Amino acid sequence: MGIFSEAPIQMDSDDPPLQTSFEALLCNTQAFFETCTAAVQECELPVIDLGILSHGSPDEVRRCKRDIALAASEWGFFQVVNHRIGGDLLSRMISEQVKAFRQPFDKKSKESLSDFPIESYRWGTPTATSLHQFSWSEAYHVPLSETSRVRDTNSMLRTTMEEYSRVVSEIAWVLVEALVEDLGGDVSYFETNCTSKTCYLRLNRYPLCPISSGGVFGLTPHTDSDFMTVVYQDHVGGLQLKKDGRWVTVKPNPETLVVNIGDLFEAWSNGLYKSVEHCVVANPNTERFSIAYFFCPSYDSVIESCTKPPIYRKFSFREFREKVQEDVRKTGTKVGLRRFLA
Ligand SMILES: O=C(O)CCC(=O)C(=O)O
Ligand SMILES: [Fe+2]
Repeated sequence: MGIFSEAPIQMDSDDPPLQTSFEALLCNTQAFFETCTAAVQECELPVIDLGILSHGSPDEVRRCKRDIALAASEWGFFQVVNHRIGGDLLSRMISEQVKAFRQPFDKKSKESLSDFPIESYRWGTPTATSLHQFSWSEAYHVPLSETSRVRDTNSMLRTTMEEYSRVVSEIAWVLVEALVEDLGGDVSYFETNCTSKTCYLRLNRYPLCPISSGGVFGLTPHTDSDFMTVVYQDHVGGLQLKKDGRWVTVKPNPETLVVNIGDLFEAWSNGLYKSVEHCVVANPNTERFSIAYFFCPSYDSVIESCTKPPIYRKFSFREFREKVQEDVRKTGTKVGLRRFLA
């Protein structure tokens, strides 16, 4: 039997040529299907009720903040409920996102989406040298400093992205403050270095993947190069994270947002909050959408551990990104924080 589904699946002309790239990498890749199909358990992430932070008693608020810090150190991942992003805003954002992807591939890859930088549109993994490094997905990775430059012709996309980012950033701030406070740190460092213009919004689309054996990544295992990521995922599922050395799958719940700690918070907290490896597994039956908000500092910001002795030496965000990009270019793989051990 071939590796592609026997019933020919009509790949959309809007889809990037993922299958062609996949086939080109197939001959370089040994033992791909043997290593990627292990059964994975489903997990329920810790749940944080954000409503408590605004309406709870002082005791409840204290306990909720402690729970956030515990989840960040034990899991590196948690989900939030009562997050105040209205269903209406979410459905408008998703509908604009779907429209942005429902365009001919040629247009998406050759013309910028309104006025976003042309390199905002990404698909597959251009640096992959084997299938283990290949992501079956497409994305718009937009610096939020750029949203206000979007042309009027697509103003619904611009205004919706701005509105969505504003609300998600408020959520991110509440969580960052709780995490900083629990460590006895100084939130003014974040206020100085992280602004609405230093963050990113990534619209992800995972087209259905007709590889009959499964085991293909929608997004390969990685940690995020930011302080914190807030993800909205639809009902399809496929997000997995590493817990105690094993991959577990996150049960999708469109009512919640999934939050994860990034590399910079791990360094800043001196290893207390964990930047955990995660990935998305491609789906053979249906496409999947998600939206990731990356809470980042400006490039010149210096990240330094808030306690001593530090596990990681201090570094600028620019230096961190350049090292990550250099490693990915040379080897196809991010090394990340291990490059910055003290
Ligand atoms: O699509 C998802 O659920 C996760 C996305 C993600 O990990 C990322 O964009 O860094
Ligand atoms: Fe991620």
